[in-house]
Amino acid sequence: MITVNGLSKRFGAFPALKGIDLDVRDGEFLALLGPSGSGKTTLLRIIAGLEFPDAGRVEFNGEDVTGLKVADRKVGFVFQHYALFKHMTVADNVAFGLSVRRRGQRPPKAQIRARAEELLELVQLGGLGHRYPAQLSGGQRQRVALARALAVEPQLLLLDEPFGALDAKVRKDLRRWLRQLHGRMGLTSIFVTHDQEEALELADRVVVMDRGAIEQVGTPEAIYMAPESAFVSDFVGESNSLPVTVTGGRAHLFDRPIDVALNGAIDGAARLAFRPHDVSVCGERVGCLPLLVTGVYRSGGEWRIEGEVAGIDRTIEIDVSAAHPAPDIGTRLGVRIERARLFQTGEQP
Ligand SMILES: Nc1ncnc2c1ncn2[C@@H]1O[C@H](COP(=O)(O)OP(=O)(O)OP(=O)(O)O)[C@@H](O)[C@H]1O
Repeated sequence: MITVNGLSKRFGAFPALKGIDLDVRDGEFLALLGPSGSGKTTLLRIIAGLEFPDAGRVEFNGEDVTGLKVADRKVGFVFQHYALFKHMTVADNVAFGLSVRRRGQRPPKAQIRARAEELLELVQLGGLGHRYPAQLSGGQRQRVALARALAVEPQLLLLDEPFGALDAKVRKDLRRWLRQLHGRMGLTSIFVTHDQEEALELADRVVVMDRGAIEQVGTPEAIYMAPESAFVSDFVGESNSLPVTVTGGRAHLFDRPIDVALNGAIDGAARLAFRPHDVSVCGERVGCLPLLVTGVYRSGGEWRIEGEVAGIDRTIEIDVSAAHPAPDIGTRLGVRIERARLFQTGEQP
């Protein structure tokens, strides 16, 4: 539905976007995920028509919209800070987009009122149309903002950290509800977040961005289970990282060979990345990584163990079942890395 090609944008000398290519499918819920300053909002604003690129193009259904202004793109927006009009009732806020349409395109007043009431029902705020924004909770206000965005029947819904200002519980409820609404209404939605949990839970596909470029696009499973770069591996989910050397087609952690798929890495320095739960405890046998326990924490049904890898000055975190007694601080454990990924760092050995 949306095609973005070779999009670049500078602010002064600063390259905020560097040649972005992206396809968004019809009906898709897409997350733009990345650290602060990675260019997520800039990309969203260019897709919306609130900002214009220096190079590249944006197409909606095959039509070039790169030069079109926001009003001509049929997009709905929801931003982090509820930009509701304080002096207007909730119903008037929802009706706003329709009531400011040019004469000729503007529905009759009664129809606008009915549509606002219908949308308030949809976001589960039926009967609250007469209130003012100040008389609502944060979560309710954000739902009003959504109803307002949907009032103009957008072909595309754009959300910029829509739940950023809400507390964790409300945030979770609201995003599940949004996911259902998205499906029910057959919307295509793009949302910006720096919260990986939110992106992984909500999106059909996640676009991971770093410094103005796309690092990886994929399903949440692919992003989490098969990160394609050290950046994605570090940014999404918890990850340990150990310096290794690849020689003769095998990875070595200080002289010991370790069994791990090479991922295309050639001889030289590399980083071994693995999740805390991708290890097993294996005693003192050969092939096990010696770990000195420096901290033990309960995390759900597991022990999160923090330890120093003997021989190198590195701390890692591993999860072991709380069915076993917790190891004491100062004891030594053997650890086998069951699943890991290797990323070439480009340095020579
Ligand atoms: N209007 C502007 N003028 C100058 N620099 C800007 C402007 N808008 C954005 N930038 C810069 O471009 C970079 C990308 O900003 P952008 O808002 O797209 O990042 P982001 O990934 O959405 O970050 P955040 O999560 O903090 O919102 C940042 O370094 C920002 O300072």
